[in-house]
Amino acid sequence: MSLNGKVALVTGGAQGIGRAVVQSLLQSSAKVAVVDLNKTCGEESKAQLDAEFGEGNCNFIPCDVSNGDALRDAFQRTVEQFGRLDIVINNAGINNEKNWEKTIQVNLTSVIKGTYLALEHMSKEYGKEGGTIINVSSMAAFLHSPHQPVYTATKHGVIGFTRAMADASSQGDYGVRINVLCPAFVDTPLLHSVEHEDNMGKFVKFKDDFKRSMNKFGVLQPALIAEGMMRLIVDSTLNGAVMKITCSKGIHFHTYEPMSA
Ligand SMILES: NC(=O)C1=CN([C@@H]2O[C@H](COP(=O)(O)OP(=O)(O)OC[C@H]3O[C@@H](n4cnc5c(N)ncnc54)[C@H](O)[C@@H]3O)[C@@H](O)[C@H]2O)C=CC1
Ligand SMILES: CCCCCC(=O)/C=C/C=C\C/C=C\C/C=C\CCCC(=O)O
Repeated sequence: MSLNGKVALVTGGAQGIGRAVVQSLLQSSAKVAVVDLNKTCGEESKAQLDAEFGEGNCNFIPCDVSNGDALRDAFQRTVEQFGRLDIVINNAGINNEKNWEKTIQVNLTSVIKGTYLALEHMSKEYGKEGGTIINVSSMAAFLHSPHQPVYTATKHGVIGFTRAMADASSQGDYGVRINVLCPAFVDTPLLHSVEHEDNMGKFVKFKDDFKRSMNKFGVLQPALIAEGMMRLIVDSTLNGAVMKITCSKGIHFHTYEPMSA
């Protein structure tokens, strides 16, 4: 699939799932802005991607997505550098039950802000050409993660917000498709946060249960999540879709009962 001429912005793109998605976007000839808090990782990642895909295709923008002004600047810089914006992946996320207010800020509030900023740059409402937004939730939104109540709540919130905005987009003719992706466990640095009291707070005592759950359900590779993401990006029929990715069923979609009075 070619995304030649398209420009993408990926939050949390310096490592893990975001890094794999950036790689797939570059392989498809898109230009990509990597927006991430981690400067070391972001700069290392950009150097590797420049070596593989050539300079000028990828830009690293250091930014804490929970800082609204910084996030707004990151969108502005992307458009200034690459001239347009077509694809926004709101992927940055943390697992912190101890500082749970921060978890809400990063996992939910920043996804909402990222979606609104994406619309300012892509929606026909603002005289733009349209585009696509993908917000990253988790299978924790369906199966609950008993040792991560606030993380689970944020991931529920991401699905509710995304589906409501997808309806707003189709009813308001924004020309922007808005979908959500829910992976099960993925082999990234985030999974190691389960070991630490600083992240898990009082739930750290359940870390062995958590690991048993990972052993039971299996752990996915980031490349499969990137494959799902690319399907959401290119399939022009999808809006308000909830893609799930698990070891047992691979890439599939959640189905909802039709609305009735
Ligand atoms: N790894 C897993 O098992 C699963 C992860 N997810 C979700 O996928 C998304 C990506 O997670 P992973 O790649 O696993 O995590 P990760 O920890 O490997 O990577 C997350 C990236 O986001 C960046 N980041 C964190 N806070 C930030 C902030 N305030 N501003 C800017 N960047 C920030 C980090 O620096 C890092 O580069 C998250 O939303 C996570 O909740 C969903 C389901 C399963
Ligand atoms: C350390 C925190 C990392 C949190 C990562 C995350 O979001 C993972 C959540 C995953 C799932 C929630 C819990 C259990 C279910 C896992 C997989 C179910 C798959 C069911 C199936 O059909 O195979």
